[in-house]
Amino acid sequence: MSTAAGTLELRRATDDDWDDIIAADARAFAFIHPLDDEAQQDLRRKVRDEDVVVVRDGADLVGVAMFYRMTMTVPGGTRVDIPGLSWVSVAATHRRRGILRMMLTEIFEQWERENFTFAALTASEGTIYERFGFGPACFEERVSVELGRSTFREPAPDDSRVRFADDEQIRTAVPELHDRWSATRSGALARSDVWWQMIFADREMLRDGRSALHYLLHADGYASYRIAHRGDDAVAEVSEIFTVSDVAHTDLWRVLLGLDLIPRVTATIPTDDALPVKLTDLRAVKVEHVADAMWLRILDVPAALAARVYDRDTSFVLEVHDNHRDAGGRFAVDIADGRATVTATTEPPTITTDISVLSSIYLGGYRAVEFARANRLWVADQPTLTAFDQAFSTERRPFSGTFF
Ligand SMILES: CC(=O)SCCNC(=O)CCNC(=O)[C@H](O)C(C)(C)COP(=O)(O)OP(=O)(O)OC[C@H]1O[C@@H](n2cnc3c(N)ncnc32)[C@H](O)[C@@H]1OP(=O)(O)O
Repeated sequence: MSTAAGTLELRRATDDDWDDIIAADARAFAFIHPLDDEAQQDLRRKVRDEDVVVVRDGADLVGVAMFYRMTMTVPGGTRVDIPGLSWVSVAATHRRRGILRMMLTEIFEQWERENFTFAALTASEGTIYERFGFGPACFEERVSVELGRSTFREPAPDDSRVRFADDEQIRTAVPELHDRWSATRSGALARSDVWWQMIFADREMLRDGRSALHYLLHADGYASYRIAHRGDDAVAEVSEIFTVSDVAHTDLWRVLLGLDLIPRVTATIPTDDALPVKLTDLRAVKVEHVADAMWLRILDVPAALAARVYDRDTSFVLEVHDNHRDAGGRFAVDIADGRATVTATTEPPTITTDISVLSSIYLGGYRAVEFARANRLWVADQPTLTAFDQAFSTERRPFSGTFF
């Protein structure tokens, strides 16, 4: 194939490409060491070669992009199959000549052939993916909790209701608890057996000098954490905490914040996590940063709008602009009993926006009013905006829970 970038070959990966893929991604993502053999095998088990696109310039591998096949929960609890774009890189020698765009065009065509309603990714930078119709949709907070200041408002129960788990208990209980959690939260990504095998393998490479994972089990949730030594201090780094009840959330955090000889606990939590309001000193929970954890791209507007439930009934004519693909159009949307009926229309729009903005609002991570204030969502009048905003709002903020 000849392009502005020269004579390039774009094709699906085969066995022979993988050594070069690993080397190219290690350079592009500034790793100190490329993935070791075990980590490479884990990656290859999670992705099919037919879902990996490579670009070669002669013998040199200069581009790679791939996607995982995942399942995401939308508001109301329906789970949808979703491709999760990952490991995208272009060699530093070949950047800004259209190779990313070439690879994404190929991958979008595949997604459209396979009738996916959405696609998702986690972004390395905030300015790359909006042009392809993705919008930031799930956020997370990186927090650090100082232990001396963190007293719970509620008295401790006689029994902590939490136990450390052995390998067998972990392998049986944790996937089931995660699955229960992921059914309850919009944006949540469910995990296949292959993902669990990789997590439970707890590879030395991913420990990065820290301890193995410790697991805490509760009837309605679990937490895993590592111990790291930072200067003179030991820190407990919570790898994940997923709960399906407020009691389990309090019980698990009470144990984590009661780890002796450890002055600080760090964790990544949803932006509406109740931990600070459960403590007597809200400043004990320091937010170190807020990150756009998952970006969403609606590929089929009518299917996406019909998949979720809404908090308020309303009707509007929605015009969606899609400058990258052909998913836009004008749609009459009628929400009754929390469900949307969507039909193509030529009526004048009452709401106009971009596909990336609709994708950002869809899971409830952003409110429509925020985009209206930024002139990125146009509405015919205030009552239309209020009703649209309330319809799309969700009680809990979305949380994907899995980095990919
Ligand atoms: C889902 C994930 O995997 S996220 C990880 C992305 N990968 C990385 O961050 C690794 C390091 N970076 C890279 O490998 C490359 O710089 C990439 C993949 C980000 C970009 O690849 P390139 O081949 O240079 O991009 P390409 O030339 O096709 O550019 C496509 C468009 O994106 C824009 N773009 C590309 N990179 C960036 C960037 N870092 N910031 C802002 N815009 C960018 C280009 O300007 C171009 O815009 P236009 O077509 O609207 O004019």
